[in-house]
Order: sequence, then C-alpha cells, then structure tokens
Amino acid sequence: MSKFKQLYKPLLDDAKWQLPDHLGIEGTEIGHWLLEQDSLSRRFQRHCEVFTVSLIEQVKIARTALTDDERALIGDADCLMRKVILRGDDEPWVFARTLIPISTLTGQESDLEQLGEMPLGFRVFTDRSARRDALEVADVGTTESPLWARRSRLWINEKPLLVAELFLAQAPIYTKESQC
Ligand SMILES: C=C(O[C@@H]1C=C(C(=O)O)C=C[C@H]1O)C(=O)O
Repeated sequence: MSKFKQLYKPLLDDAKWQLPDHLGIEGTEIGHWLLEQDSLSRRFQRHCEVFTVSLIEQVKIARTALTDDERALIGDADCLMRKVILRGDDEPWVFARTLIPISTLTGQESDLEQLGEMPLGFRVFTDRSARRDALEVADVGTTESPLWARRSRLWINEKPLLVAELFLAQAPIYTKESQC
C-alpha cells in the first residue's frame, strides 16, 4: 500500500467535518484557501512552475462502503473512488479522495473514469455547469501543527461527486506569502 494512502487516508477517514463558520477561518490566510470555490488545481498552478497529479488508486466501491454522511451528500450509490497526490514542483501538497457515483459517469461525464493524471478540477471546471457546495473543513493535525482538510460536493451537469482534500505540511496554504 502507498505510504501516502497509509499515512493520510486514516486522517481523512477520521476527520470531524464542520461548517467553516464554526471555525472562524473566514478572512484568514488559511480560510482563503480552504474556502476556494473555483478549481484548487488552477490555483495551485499559479503557485509553482510544475503542477502534477499522481494517481494512487482508482477503484469501484459498493454503496455499502459509503459513510452515512457521504450517502447523504451523493446518494446511496456505487461509486468510482479516485485517490491522488497533487504536487507543486515535485512537493506533495494535497492528498485527495474523490467519490464519483457511477450514475455521474454517464453521458458527457463518462470520460471522468479515464482522467488518469489529468487534474479532476481541470476537467470539471471547464464545464459551465460546474459548481461547488456543501463545503466543510476539519483540523486533523495537532495543537502544535495543524493539518487542514476540506470536503465539498461538486456538481457537473447536475450530477454530484464528493471531493475530500488533505492539505499536507508543504502546501502553500500554510505559508504567509501565499495569497493570490
Ligand atoms: C476538484 C478539483 O480537483 C483537484 C484534483 C483532484 C484529482 O485530480 O483527483 C482531486 C481533488 C482536487 O484537489 C479542483 O481542482 O478543485
């Protein structure tokens, strides 16, 4: 099993998701990143020379593997699960886990199954129908060193997918000069 999966999957699995208002991050540096409504990939691209995505795992999972809150967000559906590492100039910045209901992988969206190492956001946010909602955040780190995660639902042509992102220690969201 990939070290990223071993290290970071449990942190996302155990995240206690909260509404951003409950954490007072609005208007903070961290908040500017965690509340990003447009493509995170596009924003990361502006912070490095080379932005890449490594596919760690892509597998179909049964609806029974979903948690109750995932089911409430994207329906009681078998899903394609995609796990990736986003990197800026070869530094790991985000571990992301996306659940795409099989019913979303239809019509124009059938290509989402063949993304490979193309950033999901590049594909989704080129569609005029794309929107993000149900954004929640969690601090999965320690008091000494916070480690932030967010989860949000994306819609493309009114079909949902659920994206959870863990911002790793080297991510630009933790450095002061990272606003743009
Ligand atoms: C949804 C986006 O796509 C990003 C890229 C992902 C991927 O390639 O699997 C997953 C989550 C995001 O960090 C985005 O750019 O906002």
